[in-house]
Amino acid sequence: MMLLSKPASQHFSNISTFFPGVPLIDLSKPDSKSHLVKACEEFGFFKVINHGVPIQFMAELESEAVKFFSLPLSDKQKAGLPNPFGFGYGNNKIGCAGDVGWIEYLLLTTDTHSDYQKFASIFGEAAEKFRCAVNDYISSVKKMACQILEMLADGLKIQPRNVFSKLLMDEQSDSVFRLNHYPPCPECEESNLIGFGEHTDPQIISVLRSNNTSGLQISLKDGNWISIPPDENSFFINVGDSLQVMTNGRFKSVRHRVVANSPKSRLSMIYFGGPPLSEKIAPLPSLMKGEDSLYKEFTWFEYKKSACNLRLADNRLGLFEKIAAS
Ligand SMILES: C=C1C[C@]23C[C@@]1(O)CC[C@H]2[C@@]12CC[C@H](O)[C@@](C)(C(=O)O1)[C@H]2[C@@H]3C(=O)O
Ligand SMILES: O=C(O)CCC(=O)C(=O)O
Ligand SMILES: [Fe+2]
Repeated sequence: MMLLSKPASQHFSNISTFFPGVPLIDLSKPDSKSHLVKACEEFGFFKVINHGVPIQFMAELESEAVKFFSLPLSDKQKAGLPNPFGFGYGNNKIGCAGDVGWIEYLLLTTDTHSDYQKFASIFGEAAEKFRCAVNDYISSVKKMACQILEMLADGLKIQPRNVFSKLLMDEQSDSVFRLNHYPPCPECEESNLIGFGEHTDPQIISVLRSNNTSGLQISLKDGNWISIPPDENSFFINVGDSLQVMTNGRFKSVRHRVVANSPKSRLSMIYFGGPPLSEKIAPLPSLMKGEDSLYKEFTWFEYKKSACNLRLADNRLGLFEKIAAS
């Protein structure tokens, strides 16, 4: 893999003095709704426990992912190159605007039936096992994502409570699933190697699970970066750009990145819950209380199309803000 050095503008030593810790939400507790709202307002990021996703689904998919990334490069490349609307295997390159990282990954749609032929060309007879592991995991994580979105609607006191979750449940929902592998790089421990450059996730909500290797960092409002201790039995939730818009900026999509200078390999699996391509993304009238929308109206397809020409770190919502960001 190509070695990437630290861009001059990134400072890895910044530590926030007033960081109280990542909000921890226990999904089994009825009083979690208000904590969820607070976490989405303050950080756009939190960790969930008692999530209801069977540990066995997490372990099985991890084992399938390890098998996939251990295949010879030529086999992995049978998946084809990834594109913003579909399946593919990527190595070093992220998106279509020239971003690079110390990473290899598999991008999947959440409709594993339509990708079946591609699984078969990579895995042969083992394709069905891989597909089942992906399916079990996605179904369970999607259920949890919908539960969180419904608790958020309750916490915001808006109705119907499926106002966000129905977008993920829609048959046409443009949700994505991703397996990321950050190979170990013992010799570059001091070099602050970028695994996945800083960005916000575009969708409504992202559900991230990784193995016990560190690397994930989030940016706080003061611009400082915080390292998130890994926890293979829990999930980390990111507010995405679409949820920021639907709440008229009340919830913040969190800027995050992965540094990969670890002697251990990092494996992450992320479900990105998105709306149908034709969906208009706009603040919910019930949340506006007389205030103006901060955003021009756009469809999810328009957002995705415009994002193709932008770099990972760019503010993709900037194009749709009524008052241009300074
Ligand atoms: C540069 C890009 C890669 C990305 C699509 C984008 O245009 C902007 C955001 C990137 C991101 C981040 C979250 C997910 O990992 C992802 C699949 C997504 O929907 O948006 C990636 C896209 C990608 O890797 O292609
Ligand atoms: O791999 C990770 O832990 C995070 C990756 C990420 O932010 C993404 O795939 O959008
Ligand atoms: Fe991300």
